[in-house]
Amino acid sequence: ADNLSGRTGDGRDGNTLRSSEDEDVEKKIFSKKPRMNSNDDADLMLTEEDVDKFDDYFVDDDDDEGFDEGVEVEDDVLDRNDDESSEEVLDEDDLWLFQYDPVEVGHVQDIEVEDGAVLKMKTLAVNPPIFEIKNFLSSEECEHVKALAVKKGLQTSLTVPEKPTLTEAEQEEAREYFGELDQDEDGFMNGTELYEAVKLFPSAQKFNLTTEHVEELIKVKLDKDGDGLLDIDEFLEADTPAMEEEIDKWFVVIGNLGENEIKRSQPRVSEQAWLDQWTTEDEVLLRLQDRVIGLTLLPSSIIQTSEHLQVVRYQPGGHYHAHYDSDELDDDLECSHTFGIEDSDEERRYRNRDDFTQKRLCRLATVLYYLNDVEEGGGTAFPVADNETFTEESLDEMPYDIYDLSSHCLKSNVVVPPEKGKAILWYNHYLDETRGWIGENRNHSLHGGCDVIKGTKWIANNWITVDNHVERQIMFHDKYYSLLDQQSGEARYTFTPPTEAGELAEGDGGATDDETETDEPLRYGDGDDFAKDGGYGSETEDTRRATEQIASDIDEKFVKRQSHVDGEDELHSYDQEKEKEGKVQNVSHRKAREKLDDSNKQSNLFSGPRKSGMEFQRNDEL
Ligand SMILES: O=C(O)CCC(=O)C(=O)O
Ligand SMILES: [Fe+2]
Repeated sequence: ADNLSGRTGDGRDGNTLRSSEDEDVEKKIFSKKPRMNSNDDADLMLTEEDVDKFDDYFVDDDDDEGFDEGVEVEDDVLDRNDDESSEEVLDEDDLWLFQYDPVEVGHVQDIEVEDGAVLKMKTLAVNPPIFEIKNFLSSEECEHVKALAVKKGLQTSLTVPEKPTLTEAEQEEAREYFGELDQDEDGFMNGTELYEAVKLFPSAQKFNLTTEHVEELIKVKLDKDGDGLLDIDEFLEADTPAMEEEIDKWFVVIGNLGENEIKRSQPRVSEQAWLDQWTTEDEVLLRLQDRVIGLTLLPSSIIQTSEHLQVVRYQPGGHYHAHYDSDELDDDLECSHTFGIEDSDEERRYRNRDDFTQKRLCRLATVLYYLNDVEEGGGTAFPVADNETFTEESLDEMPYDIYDLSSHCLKSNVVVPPEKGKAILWYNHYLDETRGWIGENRNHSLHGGCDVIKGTKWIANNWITVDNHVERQIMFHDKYYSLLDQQSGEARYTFTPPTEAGELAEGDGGATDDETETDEPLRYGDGDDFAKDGGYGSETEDTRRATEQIASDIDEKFVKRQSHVDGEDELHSYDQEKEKEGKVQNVSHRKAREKLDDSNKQSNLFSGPRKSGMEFQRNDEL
């Protein structure tokens, strides 16, 4: 249960790997928790920029009293939600939540993602409900999002130390030392140059430390700006006794490991960029947001105030060990996205926004997009999806480390192969049965990215944030919209679906038929074409078929779901109390339902047959 109770959400769980070999060594690696907001999700909700923007807004610096009025939440809203035990279901005119009924694995339902654009959504798992939507993005949109990320600059996942505690004199000394080590005097230190300094460490003398180890050290521990080199500021931060001690220990751990083990030992090996979805005027990003509203049937205010889009790139060996995207419900911790929302201006001023022990990730759902086809590997694994007997306790008795997706990817019950333009949606929480608001965590939503074996893998994460305190979520929306009104509100894109194919192109400045593929505007079919083509991804019928063929080949290879043979599988032999039945609650909200056609209504409202027992076998044979 250690691992689950230690859940700290996306990337912040240091305890993701417990392989039987080298257990001690690995423990040492993972016992190191990042000591500040050093993880890749440091800016998960509010980037520095956002915080500045919001601080300008939250903190009424200029004593302009009217400025904060948008923050006020009507009394009756607060009253209604004061009583936690209230049986009252949320008023549908305020906010509602919705989760699709997965019905059963393989079930397909139509979803209208934009007016006239209907896509197929297939159930991949019931617990948690995982849905696959092919061609959710067009090929051009995928390229566009990748390009935006490259332009923004992708950063590696970092573990950096506390702020330096050097005195002036010590800093001076450190600068001189930096000058000495920087042999080519280019102002940066590479692995070879830093090696001269760290070769004196006790650990370095004990192990046969190479410059590659030092390069790795720079990359994973010291290089904050992600350029692969150490500049003077980064050096100053590292040049503290505490950091030296940490580096020394780190060398002891990696001294005996090969390159692959080093990579495996990292919970996450990837690069990330965050794309602002709040104030962006990028048409693709905004349209994607609208499409997510159409997909999830959640209120637009929730989608629009959710986290920025996180674009992730994995190279061979890149992965993300199994983790939860959302943290355990805990009334003593605030949600990071609504952190400090109720504070007075004065309190807010002094709140430590970087202290993650005060916050938790509150992510109702994840929408993940695959932005390219991966040559080999790189599936998204759900090790315990639909595993009937899985409980927190059974984790301790697992015959292998289910978190370690570098070693055990294919033992996962569900592995979704990457496929350009495909989206998957899953729920990290149940909905609360009485109120229909965000409820308990779904322990089966454990997941991660398997090792990329060949090629590069690009994905993007759309995390949908919901505070379990409704009134805080409402306040957050109010602030967000007031902020937009104050700043770029009028510039915000409003979605108007084109009535005819090609209208968008013309309106956009006259694309002609003979333009090259790269210059073509985003394709947008009208309703009929769209359905025929199967979504946004279809340049031609042929490529679509080819892509589908490849996808189904990969499907066959990776996604194997077989009946469990009694007694053969240790994983299922524990006598566990039954994991909560799928407590997906469909708040039958008028607005949500209006979006669905009649046949969909049927399947979405729990009328479909619910399988009482999905049976599974570990995919050992793969
Ligand atoms: O790479 C994947 O397939 C999964 C990524 C993921 O789980 C995450 O970024 O939180
Ligand atoms: Fe994740």
